[in-house]
Amino acid sequence: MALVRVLELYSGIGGMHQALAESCLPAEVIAAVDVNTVANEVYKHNFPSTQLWTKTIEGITLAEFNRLSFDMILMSPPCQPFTRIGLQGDLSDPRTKSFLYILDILPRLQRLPKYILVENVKGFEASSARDQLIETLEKCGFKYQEFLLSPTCLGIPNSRLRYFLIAKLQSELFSFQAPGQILENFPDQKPKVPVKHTVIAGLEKKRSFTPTKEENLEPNSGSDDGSGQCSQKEAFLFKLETVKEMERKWNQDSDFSIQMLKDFLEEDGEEMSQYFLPSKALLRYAFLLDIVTPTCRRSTCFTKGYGHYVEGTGSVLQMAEDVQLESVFKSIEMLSEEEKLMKLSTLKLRYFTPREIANLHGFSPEFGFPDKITMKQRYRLLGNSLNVHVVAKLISFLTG
Ligand SMILES: C[S@@+](CC[C@H](N)C(=O)[O-])C[C@H]1O[C@@H](n2cnc3c(N)ncnc32)[C@H](O)[C@@H]1O
Repeated sequence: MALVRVLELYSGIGGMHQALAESCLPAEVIAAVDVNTVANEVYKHNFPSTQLWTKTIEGITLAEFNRLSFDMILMSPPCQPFTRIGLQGDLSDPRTKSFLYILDILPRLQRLPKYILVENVKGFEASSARDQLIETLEKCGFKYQEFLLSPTCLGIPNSRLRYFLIAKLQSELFSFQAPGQILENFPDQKPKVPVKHTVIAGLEKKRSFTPTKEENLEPNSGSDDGSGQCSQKEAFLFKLETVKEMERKWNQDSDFSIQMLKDFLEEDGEEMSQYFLPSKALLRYAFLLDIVTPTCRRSTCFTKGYGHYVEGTGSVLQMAEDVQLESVFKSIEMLSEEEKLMKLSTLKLRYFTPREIANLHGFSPEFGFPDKITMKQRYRLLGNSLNVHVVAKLISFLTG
């Protein structure tokens, strides 16, 4: 069987390339394209034999696309125009221009690719850019399926809810196709049965409890109503957390279908000291941190500001597992700065290392960064990347 010729657009550090390798599809990335020279250094380091174009996608001519003669497009267009936190510029955002250019080129190609996979943030599904994508795919004769998936559905303790579309040039539907629906599970998975066994000592026990939507695990999601405010009924316990939030976290940590974080962590050693939260950050942001321990089965989405901005960019690890959060945070506001710091330091809070985030994202152990790539750049690139296992599984569904 001839190798599937893959064009990787917006290639970043090569999450799609990794996923393709993991899917075991006989395939070859014939070209990868990204404007970001730092991301490209990392891509080259890991995939030295792949042709990598450092240029804008809208700078590639129709003739150049035709010459590549590809069978598959894998792409993660910029997500800022569609994030709920951003301004949601959608079609009017200049960062959408290259994606619209691809949609314009697609019907004009000499030979249409057989397969397309698109990844973007949650929010893309409600955008005009998505409507244009669907219109173009239908016009060209593709059958498609949309998804909203997070690595948690593969048992990975990390929330990263993302939009995916897979499209195939064929006359029949996919065997699992659900027209008009966005699937929130893989086609071979049953929806999870709601966990009912809530309870944290001393908290209200009788409420019937349905797990909060994954969406609420995303950074900056705030309270369940999305307003960032807590209702009167939802008084803070300690550390600005409500009963509902504590219950949700407790339920997630009791979900044995999800692995523990410790399976993804590096060994503790001296070099870990560089990842400990500085005093200033501890004092200023302690109440807003999402704190997890190695035995937790959850972490929030790691974004590009992780390790640099503290609030809402991803969970931090509490290495002193025997220290109770409640004992540290209860009445802490009454203490002097010095005393506060002493109490907070007992938690031994550190950032996840870039390697650990790469592990949670499913990058292989061989994946690495060139030495000259700074810590800030590593976090930034990983925050822009994707979960390899989720994409690998989608590629298998697409081509299976
Ligand atoms: C969401 S990230 C994709 C990350 C990638 N999938 C990975 O695994 O790292 C979007 C990427 O698109 C690149 N990009 C944005 N606009 C571009 C354009 N007009 N042409 C080429 N690359 C572009 C950015 O540099 C960034 O690396």
